[in-house]
Amino acid sequence: MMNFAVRIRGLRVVRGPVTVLDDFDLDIRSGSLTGLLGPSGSGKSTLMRAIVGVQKVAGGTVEVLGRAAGDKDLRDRVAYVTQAPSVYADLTVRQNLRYYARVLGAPLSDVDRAIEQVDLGSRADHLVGRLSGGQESRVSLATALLGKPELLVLDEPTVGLDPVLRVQLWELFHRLAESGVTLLVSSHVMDEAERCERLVLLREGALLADDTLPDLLARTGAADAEGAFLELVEKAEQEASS
Ligand SMILES: Nc1ncnc2c1ncn2[C@@H]1O[C@H](COP(=O)(O)OP(=O)(O)OP(=O)(O)O)[C@@H](O)[C@H]1O
Repeated sequence: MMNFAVRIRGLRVVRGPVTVLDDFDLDIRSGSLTGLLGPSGSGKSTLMRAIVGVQKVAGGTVEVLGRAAGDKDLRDRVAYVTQAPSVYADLTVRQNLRYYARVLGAPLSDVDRAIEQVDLGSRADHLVGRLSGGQESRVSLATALLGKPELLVLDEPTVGLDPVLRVQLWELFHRLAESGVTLLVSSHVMDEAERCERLVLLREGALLADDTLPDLLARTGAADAEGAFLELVEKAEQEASS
């Protein structure tokens, strides 16, 4: 039997005057690395917020690790990293992580492991306020690696990183998935899609595709993820106007 870390049925989210998601369904297999892709404003962050249980929803169900999204039992089983770094500028990298480890009840021995995983060993005792933007966002990511989260929800974790670091982080995501962690990683950079096992493509809150890259390419006849996305957008527009 296939296990799903996330099961969404009929989700509806309204933010201000905008219906961001409507009658939205999605399943995410346990231990998979899923890329959530789509243009700016397509609803990626809103979907992630609904999964981690911080988004007010107007309808439908979001089940995470067998519980309702946001259930208190999920507090240390689900980790969420937003686009805005959520660490203290006036503490060092290590002090931030020790603080979060205490809050999460994670062992302090996790701190150095998480710092190494995001390649910040040489900056461990530097104040976060003096780091570059990419380094600061990696401190935020390291907080999500404390403890043993079963689901990692990462909103654009590779923005502002150089190509070498991006590759290293994707390797880390793959290792985590191989160890059984489920990862949902958003990006609006299509070439990052090629690194995911499964691609969820969003456009204006609608699910354009939920497929592996080879299946997506076969289905659209496109040469890469970007071409496939454009192909699907065109098809959706033709269907809408016919
Ligand atoms: N706080 C808010 N109040 C009202 N509308 C909002 C709010 N946040 C987002 N929206 C709207 O919801 C829609 C989806 O936004 P969302 O942030 O989920 O998109 P996204 O795909 O994550 O975009 P990006 O890649 O730019 O982060 C957009 O139309 C946006 O204008």
